[in-house]
Amino acid sequence: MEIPFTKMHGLGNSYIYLNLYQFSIKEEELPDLAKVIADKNIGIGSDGLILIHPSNKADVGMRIFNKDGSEGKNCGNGLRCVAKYAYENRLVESKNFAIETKAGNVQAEVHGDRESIKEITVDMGQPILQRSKIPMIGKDKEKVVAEAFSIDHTRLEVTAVSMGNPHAVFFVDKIEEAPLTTLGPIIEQDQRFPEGINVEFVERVNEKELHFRVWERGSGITQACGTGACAAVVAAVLNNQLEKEKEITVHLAGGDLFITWAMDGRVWMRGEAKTTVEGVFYWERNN
Ligand SMILES: N[C@@H](CCC[C@H](N)C(=O)O)C(=O)O
Repeated sequence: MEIPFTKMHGLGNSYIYLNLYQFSIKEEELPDLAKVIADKNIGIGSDGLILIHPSNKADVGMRIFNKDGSEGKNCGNGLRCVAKYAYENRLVESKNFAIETKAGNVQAEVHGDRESIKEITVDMGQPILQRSKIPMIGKDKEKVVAEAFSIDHTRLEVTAVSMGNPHAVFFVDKIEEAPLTTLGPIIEQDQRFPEGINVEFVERVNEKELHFRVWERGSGITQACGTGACAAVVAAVLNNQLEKEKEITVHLAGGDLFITWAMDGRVWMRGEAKTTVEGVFYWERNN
């Protein structure tokens, strides 16, 4: 099967984007396709697969599959790329439009001309903080903030935030010493998180900046995670390290994102999206 694709990234968090306005793929084939397409040896190479599809709930729809074929409910970097693609390719006419995700609808705004979109702002909605809704096992109290968390003989403190997808945020003194490769995969699969978890290590630089590194559920280390950067800012406010309503620069491995947790409870994300490759993927199914 010949599958036309566009490869895009937000700060190095790259996905293969399929325009399902033009063709369709069978539902049961999607996890396998995501795994193959994301593999740099037998596919194209990316952090996963994103479908851009018609929606009857919003102006355009998005679904995201991680590198291991699992489906996520939300993707911040993906949302900015979908917004850029949808406006550039005239799937939408207005610069301000709604995108459907498995976690609900979000509102996106593209900045710049159709031919040269500079940045995209997304209203990421309100974070979910209740333990059972992260979900995280344990006695359900209102929030999981700086809760003692021992793992692999290491004592940490976790703050858990859902941005439609689950995040465990750990503050560290020096980002370069964060145990990303050692503890990231263990925490991702820890039984306290029944649906798995995206793992973020975060260093507060000052009242306006954070350093951030991520181990993503289903994809491992990536250069950036948009929902993770939002979760990091929310976690920092909950831990009295930052203030609401201030735009925070989050320094990720692949570049910067600008995040604000507004007084009304909504989280705003602003940042770039880039297109790098367009082509056709020749997919040989195994059956
Ligand atoms: N890279 C993303 C998040 C992708 C999904 C995540 N790995 C999950 O399974 O929840 C982002 O930019 O937010």
